[in-house]
Amino acid sequence: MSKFWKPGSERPRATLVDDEEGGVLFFSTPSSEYGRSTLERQKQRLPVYKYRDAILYLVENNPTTIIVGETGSGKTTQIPQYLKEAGWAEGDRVIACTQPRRLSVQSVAARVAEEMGVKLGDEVGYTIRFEDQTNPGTTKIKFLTDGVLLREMMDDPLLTNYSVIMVDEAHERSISTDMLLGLLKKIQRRRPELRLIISSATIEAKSMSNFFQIRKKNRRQEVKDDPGSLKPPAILSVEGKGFPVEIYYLEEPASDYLQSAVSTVLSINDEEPAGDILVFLTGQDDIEAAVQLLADGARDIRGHSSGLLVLPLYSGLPRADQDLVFAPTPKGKRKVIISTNIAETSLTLEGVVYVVDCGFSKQRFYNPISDIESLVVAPISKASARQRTGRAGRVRPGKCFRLYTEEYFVKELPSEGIPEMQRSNLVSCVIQLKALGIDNILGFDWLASPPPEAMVRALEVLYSLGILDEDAKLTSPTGFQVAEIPLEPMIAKMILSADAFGCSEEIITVAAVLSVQSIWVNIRGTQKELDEVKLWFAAAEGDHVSFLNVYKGFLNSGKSSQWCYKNFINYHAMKKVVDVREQLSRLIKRLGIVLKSCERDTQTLRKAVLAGFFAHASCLEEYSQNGMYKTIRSSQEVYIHPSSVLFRVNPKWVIYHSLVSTDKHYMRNVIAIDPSWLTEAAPHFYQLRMPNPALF
Ligand SMILES: Nc1ncnc2c1ncn2[C@@H]1O[C@H](COP(=O)(O)OP(=O)(O)OP(=O)(O)O)[C@@H](O)[C@H]1O
Repeated sequence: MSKFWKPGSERPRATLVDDEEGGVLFFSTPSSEYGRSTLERQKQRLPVYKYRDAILYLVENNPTTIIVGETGSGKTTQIPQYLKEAGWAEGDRVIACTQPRRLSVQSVAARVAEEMGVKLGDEVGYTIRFEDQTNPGTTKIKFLTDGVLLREMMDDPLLTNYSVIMVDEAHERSISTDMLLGLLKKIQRRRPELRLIISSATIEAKSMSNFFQIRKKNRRQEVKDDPGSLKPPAILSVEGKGFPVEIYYLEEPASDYLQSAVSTVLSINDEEPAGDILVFLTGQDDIEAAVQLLADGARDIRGHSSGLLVLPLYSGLPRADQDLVFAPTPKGKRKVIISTNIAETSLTLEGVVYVVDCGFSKQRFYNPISDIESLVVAPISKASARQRTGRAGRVRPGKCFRLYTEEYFVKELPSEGIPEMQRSNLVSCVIQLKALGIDNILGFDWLASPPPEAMVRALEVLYSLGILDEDAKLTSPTGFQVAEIPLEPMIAKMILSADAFGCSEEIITVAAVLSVQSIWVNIRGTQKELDEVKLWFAAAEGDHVSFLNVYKGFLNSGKSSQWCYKNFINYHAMKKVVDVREQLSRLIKRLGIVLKSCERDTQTLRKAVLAGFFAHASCLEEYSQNGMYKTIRSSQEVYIHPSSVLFRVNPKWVIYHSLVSTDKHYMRNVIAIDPSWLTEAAPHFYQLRMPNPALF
């Protein structure tokens, strides 16, 4: 085993939050007694239980309450129940609790339904994009992603359904959380009876509190405590923790975190008592590699398996495979869950005793100058490390093995991550705010302002798509219609344009496929077979047309899982495609678009794709030996991704859906086009950049 050591004092502790203006409530709790097993008893021994009355009192008397409490102290699962018991869901009122991630929405809702002894989807429900498990007549506690709550604002700008909105895991600072906080602050001014709870284990309560006290009058003037300004939030620090978690650090830095994670898992298996292991790595590639290495390494010299049940967990994994991590561990086995940071917050994986934290995650970084969004493996923050540790110690004591030194943790890791708002493409964010009537986006009440360059870039894209007019207002009807479609604005524009091209039947299939992560099953060691299978479906025009072939094959097979298995196609992803397509077809009918087929006229189809994605055009470099393209917009070097059916085909002109950066910038989901279509579709955009495409 790599050499670990356990510092004498280090254990994550909730900090006492002090705030002169907001009024501190500080309670200390004696250590709890554990051992009784009914759900009711489990609930009562959670640290938050002792604060039940205090929480209800604060919520009753303050528009906003900030609650900071250790991971596992019961914030997410208990507070909504307390509120319901206290009458906040009486009549037709609903209590909302937002999460940044879909997986936690689903799992926390299931847990709360179980604790309340009700069927999920009735009194307790959840909504994530394209999946609604609520009943408008009976749902009283609703878990939802912060993105879904933002969408709900489009139909009900004051969120009048909700009596209390709990924004959980606010420290994650997703774009949607940041937008939500600014908007909720605005709503509170119009709906003083609305109650907000902001909660997290690792939030900087002081700056959050300041945000809720300051009323932004205009861009230059901030007003504190002016008449009618907001009452300062109450801050509650929930003291006490679940079960102890011992933290171990490496004595020496690891040169390869993947190898180090694998050997740590094997050593835990050899040396530590029973208990499942949760390993944090950075992404699907790492995770699949670790799964393979563990499968190879977890055999003894006679080739017998060591009893490890190794399960991957990442957002692109089919739902059924994700569910496996929640299933009870079979007798005599030890589950090893290898996950991205989707398991970092709010999740309770019952059998987990050991956490292995590699200290990195994949983070998005957007460069508004080159317009390239890269997924970069970067060090996590201290807050993330604490969240990861907090996945142990929830139902029994645990251990956390950090694959870095204590000195590195203390000196190198930043206390908090950079808010997503400050490192992302803002196109979707701008359109959503515009749709909610926020015209002056730079002057919006941001928790942390987004970079002006990214904002300008987003405005430019939306203007070129005809979604914003010269006054940066949503155009009618296009802008408003695009805002209604819960997909990237470019996909939404593609769908709307398909109406004029008479190919909406095909385009919504393409849009549905693009909205799932991958329809292919990419298992290590089967790349050759997958490539061969792809050839059967491949269309010379590119990936989007190939998707239609796969979709047709799936329907012709009677939506057979066997057919998918044979063809390396992800059955669950295809079921999702069918479901999303159905929802899109209902949505566009509502927008007045009649479903029409172009009978696979691939030129028409590609022109409709281009109507949304004309800004993503690239041209193959004339003398390039290695398939190098340059983007038209910013002359960036890019290459066709190996997963594309056009990989190595290298047509002269292409349109791509998105760029991913690893060793190079790769274009994913690519179609071949004729350059004259660019000036035809977007003369305003291409006149200056490309005076005469016929010359190319
Ligand atoms: N699915 C589950 N199975 C078993 N116990 C659970 C489950 N979900 C929650 N619990 C128990 O309830 C406790 C509180 O969980 P909860 O998610 O409410 O805590 P939290 O304070 O919101 O933590 P975090 O900040 O990590 O999200 C857990 O520590 C665990 O003991």
